[in-house]
Amino acid sequence: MRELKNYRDLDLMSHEAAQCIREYMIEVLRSKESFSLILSGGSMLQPLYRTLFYIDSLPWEKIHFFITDERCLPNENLDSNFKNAVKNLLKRSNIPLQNIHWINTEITPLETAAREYEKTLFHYLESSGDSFDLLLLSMGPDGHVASLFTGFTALMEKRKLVVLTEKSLLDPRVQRITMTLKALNKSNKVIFFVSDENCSSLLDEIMDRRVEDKFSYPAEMVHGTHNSQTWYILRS
Ligand SMILES: O=C1O[C@H](COP(=O)(O)O)[C@@H](O)[C@H](O)[C@H]1O
Repeated sequence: MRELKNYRDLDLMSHEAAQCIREYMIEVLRSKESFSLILSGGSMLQPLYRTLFYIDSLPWEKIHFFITDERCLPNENLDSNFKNAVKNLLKRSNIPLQNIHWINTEITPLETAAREYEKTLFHYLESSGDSFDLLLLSMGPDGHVASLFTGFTALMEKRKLVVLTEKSLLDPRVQRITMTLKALNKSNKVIFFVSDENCSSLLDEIMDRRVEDKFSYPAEMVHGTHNSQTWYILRS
């Protein structure tokens, strides 16, 4: 199932998505002690992170944050997905440091960095009924999500939760460490936050696809545990 929400204004789209996330968190936290939120990188989600940052009524100390993927650059690099998430959201003072789970790309070899993050995910999943609560995704102009690109072996991975990829064909053209489809699809709710600016025909193609059709893009392969996606789309 795919739910579509179209907007002409990024502020409004960020505000409404943030409110929807807040309500969902409060509902989930009625029946459990912690909430897991997986953050993607890229430019599109940053306004949503900035909007969430200002919601004081969120139960910040109960939220566990994870990163979908990381570019293998020094941790302080401006293109680091984690660094941007810190700048716009995770710098809030009432988030306990032990609730922030990130990918340390300064660990060598990089395969070990990927394995360390996979262990972190395993550990959390063991105590959370084998699922994450919410996954926030953006989509690249080629239909990639996290660092899962069409044609790359990472997209085909069936067993591991985290893998090291070959160098990306999009900037920054470095290796990435990414959650796999297996890991992303353990999410109970999947929200896409995208703009049609660089990918309007791709978006139309995806939106026109019927459920029984064959999927072509990584973005279409993330359906979560309930086989549904909610798309917030900024229309130009
Ligand atoms: O490279 C990446 O790209 C996607 C999409 O980013 P956007 O800039 O087009 O919004 C992002 O979600 C992913 O985490 C990142 O590593």
